[in-house]
Amino acid sequence: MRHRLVTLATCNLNQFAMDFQGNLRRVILSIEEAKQRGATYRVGPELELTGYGCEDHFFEQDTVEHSWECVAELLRGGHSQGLVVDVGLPVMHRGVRYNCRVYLLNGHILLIRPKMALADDGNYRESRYFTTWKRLRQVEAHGLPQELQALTNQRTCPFGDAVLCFRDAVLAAETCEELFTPDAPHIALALGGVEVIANGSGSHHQLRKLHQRLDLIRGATAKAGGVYMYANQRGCDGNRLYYDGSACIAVNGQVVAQGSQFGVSEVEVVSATVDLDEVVSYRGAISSLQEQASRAPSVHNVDVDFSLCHGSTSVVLPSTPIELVYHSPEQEIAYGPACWLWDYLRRSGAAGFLLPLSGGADSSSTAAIVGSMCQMLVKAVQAGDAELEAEVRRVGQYANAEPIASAAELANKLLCTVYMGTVNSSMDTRQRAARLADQIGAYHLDTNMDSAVNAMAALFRVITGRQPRFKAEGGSLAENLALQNIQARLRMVLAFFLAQLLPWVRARSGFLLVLGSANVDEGLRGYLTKYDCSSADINPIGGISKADLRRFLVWAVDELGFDELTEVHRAAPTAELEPLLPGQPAQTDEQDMGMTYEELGIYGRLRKMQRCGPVAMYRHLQLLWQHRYSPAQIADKVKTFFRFYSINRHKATTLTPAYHAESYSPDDHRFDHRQFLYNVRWPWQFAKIDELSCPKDAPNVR
Ligand SMILES: Nc1ncnc2c1ncn2[C@@H]1O[C@H](COP(=O)(O)OP(=O)(O)OC[C@H]2O[C@@H]([n+]3cccc(C(=O)O)c3)[C@H](O)[C@@H]2O)[C@@H](O)[C@H]1O
Ligand SMILES: Nc1ncnc2c1ncn2[C@@H]1O[C@H](COP(=O)(O)OP(=O)(O)OP(=O)(O)O)[C@@H](O)[C@H]1O
Ligand SMILES: NC(=O)CC[C@H](N)C(=O)O
Repeated sequence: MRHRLVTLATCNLNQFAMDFQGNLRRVILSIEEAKQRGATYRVGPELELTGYGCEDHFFEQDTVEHSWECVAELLRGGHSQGLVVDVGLPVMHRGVRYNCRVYLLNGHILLIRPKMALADDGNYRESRYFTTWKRLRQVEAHGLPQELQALTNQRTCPFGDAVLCFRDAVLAAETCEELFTPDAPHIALALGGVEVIANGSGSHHQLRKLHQRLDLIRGATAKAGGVYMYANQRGCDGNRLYYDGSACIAVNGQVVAQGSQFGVSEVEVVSATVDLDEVVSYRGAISSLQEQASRAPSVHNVDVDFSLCHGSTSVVLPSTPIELVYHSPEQEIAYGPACWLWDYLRRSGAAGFLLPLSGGADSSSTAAIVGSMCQMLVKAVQAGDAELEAEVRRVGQYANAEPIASAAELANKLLCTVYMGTVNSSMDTRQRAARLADQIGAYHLDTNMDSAVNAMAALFRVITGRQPRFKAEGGSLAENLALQNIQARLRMVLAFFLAQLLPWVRARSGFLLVLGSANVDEGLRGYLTKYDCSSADINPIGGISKADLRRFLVWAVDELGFDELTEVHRAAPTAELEPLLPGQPAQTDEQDMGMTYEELGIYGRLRKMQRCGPVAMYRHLQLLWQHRYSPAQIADKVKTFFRFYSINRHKATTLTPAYHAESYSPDDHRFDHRQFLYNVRWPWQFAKIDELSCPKDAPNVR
């Protein structure tokens, strides 16, 4: 007897929230490609017809209705002929909204399978819009919308926790978060004899996260055997998140096909031919599995009179295990934010980016990421992606016969950088900015803005009759800060002014998006001027730590070919807002902040990922730093961090929307929900730290 060989297809789709037309088009493209590859089953990402990130649009009945209209188009267009289409959309069943998989075949709706565990951690709010299906192994009849009834000749279809039992294979769903739960459905499904489990996901990128996802997939099928298919969105669907694709197919613990994590093409189909008898054989060799399977409750079958497997005359061969591809964090920084920027740019209607480039590590990293974006685009266009080429031509305003020749030329069209110096700026930073812009190909402006700063100071004198002075000139701390902040804030005003008018100056049309470049640590510590250049339209590095950015700079010298980043990396981070006095060291960030960037990373992780208040953080650090600092020093450090964090938490309410990349992001809008007015003395907590660091009966060593 021949083995049961089946060709299966999954995909990465670049969906866009509420773009039903575009989403449907991409779903259809993936179906067509799956068919071309000989697949009989195709799974797509979670909520692919609406886009995953519709958020409160899910409350609108229109959203559900439009999704059904798209399903009708799939049926009407014959897309489910000869191929099981597993598509994600919201469905209202008996007055309750569920996040569902809908299975189509030969013009019929086979089953609607609702999600049974919702994602609510971190960035996710699924239970705000959806309810879990709680009736294990039960189905009900779902009354189909009129239009679908007419199209399918069905009045109802099964709705609930069921599996599809084909003539020659058993297949079921496990949707995104369900894979991450301790009591994941794949165990019961495998014990119930399901051979193929397909996971349509909407899962976002975070640095160093892919291992977790792939470990879970491999672990699931290594333990219980089976085929696991993973589909995901890829791209920015209108929010801070970047969904990072990585569609894959695993068999009995080994991955046989893996799609890319980052990319600028809209549709990527990943397929494999697998031998289902290998699943039976694998399971048959694990006696404890057999024992548990024999007493597991039966799954609810929906019988389908269709063969998924190739016929006996077919000559296809099964796919073999592959080496998994993981990117380094430096590569993740180069590619993830770059793809996010591209999606944002082309979908925003803007003509490019304007970046205030100081020659420091943060704005230089941001410039390098835009350079990386241009390199990725040109590479994909040169590889023959015609659809992308049309999009690049549109956004870059290429003339008809003009070739898309190089990344640097594209950067010249899409990126304007501007150095906005004052008397406090050094020649070093000015030259670094100019050289880096040149290497990337950006259109660069080098300017001084003392006249604007002096005009504000003069206006202040007219209003108050007083003349503030820098500390170095004998001024108070308040004067010193105000004089720094006015330079920083005027940069923001000038940046937006230039962003609006530079296309006009260059005889191009449209406006530019202002890029911000404050990193995650500065956001956490509040080491930024509220409404200066940290206030921009979007920020590709706002979720990335200084330590990771510095590693990225080193990597990018060779990998992106921007030599000047060596000099950027070598220089100590400095704001250059205070006058340089002979014989005095220049202002440096770490001195100004009263803590190092490395320490900030540690505080950030303890506060958010380990859920530490001040006392718990002190306890952790006492262990971590026991050979480095005395208890009293550690107590001081913890108190300093919490004091500045709470003084500046209000700044998190105005942080520029940034690419989410780091699990300790302080983003107040979607990720890290906390008050923004604190008692910054933390009297109760700090007193406890004092007790721990300097117990009453111990000699006072402070
Ligand atoms: N609880 C609260 N709720 C809401 N708003 C509150 C507030 N407390 C103060 N504020 C507001 O915030 C203001 C204070 O914040 P802000 O104006 O940012 O000023 P501030 O935080 O005092 O100073 C800016 C800090 O950023 C540093 N920095 C370093 C490097 C570069 C740059 C740069 O920008 O290039 C800046 C600079 O050295 C300084 O430490 C107050 O004047 C008030 O308007
Ligand atoms: N001289 C300058 N010219 C243009 N933009 C500047 C200049 N100085 C600061 N900026 C902008 O203001 C932002 C905040 O300035 P800050 O001095 O805090 O730099 P930073 O956060 O350390 O970043 P960087 O490492 O890019 O200097 C910078 O990221 C940059 O976009
Ligand atoms: N949409 C989901 O269910 C996503 C949740 C899941 N924890 C993830 O990050 O992939």
